Amino acid sequence: MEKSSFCLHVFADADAVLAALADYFVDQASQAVAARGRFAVALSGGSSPKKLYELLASPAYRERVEWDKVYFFFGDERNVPQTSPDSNYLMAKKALFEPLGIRPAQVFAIDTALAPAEAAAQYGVDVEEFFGEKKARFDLVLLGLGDNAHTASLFPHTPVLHDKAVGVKDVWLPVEQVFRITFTAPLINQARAVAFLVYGQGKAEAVHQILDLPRDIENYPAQLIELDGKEVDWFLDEAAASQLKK
Ligand SMILES: O=C1O[C@H](COP(=O)(O)O)[C@@H](O)[C@H](O)[C@H]1O
Repeated sequence: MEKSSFCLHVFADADAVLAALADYFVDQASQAVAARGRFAVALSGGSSPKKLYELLASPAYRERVEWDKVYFFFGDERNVPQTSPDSNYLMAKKALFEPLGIRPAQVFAIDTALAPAEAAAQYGVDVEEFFGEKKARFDLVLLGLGDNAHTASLFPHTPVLHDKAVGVKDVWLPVEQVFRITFTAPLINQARAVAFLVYGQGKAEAVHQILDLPRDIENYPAQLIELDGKEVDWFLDEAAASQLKK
């Protein structure tokens, strides 16, 4: 299969990027529900997506998605209790699930009460069981980009970058001295759609490294993300896009 490249969606500021990505989310959800009766999305964490989730839960968007047909997973998680302010699950719960009254059965959180390797293995089973006989293809994987060019929890110089298995892995980050849990790149790459949300000047160098420089996944792990026969969508503000080659 032919590997695709990327499609840039660049907007003046963060608010415009968020509105465009929220509209994209609505479109992806309605296409998936029309085709398969449900929408399976993997969320990202960190600071950037919180505003997106709040926007999706706002009056302008809440009627535009059949929320009872949406199933939420997490592309990565910090190895912290689900009550920790660092938990990606807690952030999404507060910004999205609670305001929209999402049923617990629609939310698949990573069980961080388990040891990291066990939590990753269990989440891999949760993903497999959700898709059953079918290939584990998320309708949409939302991703962010760290200023060190990581995405999900695919960090520079970590063994998971070379993992060829479709699944979920624990990752030890030696600099931070913490574990995380992450989708592998092959699991992300078999999604039907992948969208990066990146805004702010602080991300400009990483965006340039990923999209302009030759492949070097050890240093720029987000370069691992590519879809078969389809473009990866990048939603950027002008600041984040400012170092891209013209
Ligand atoms: O650690 C994480 O960071 C990245 C980027 O997050 P941001 O705060 O810089 O927007 C995110 O994609 C990932 O899910 C998260 O765990």
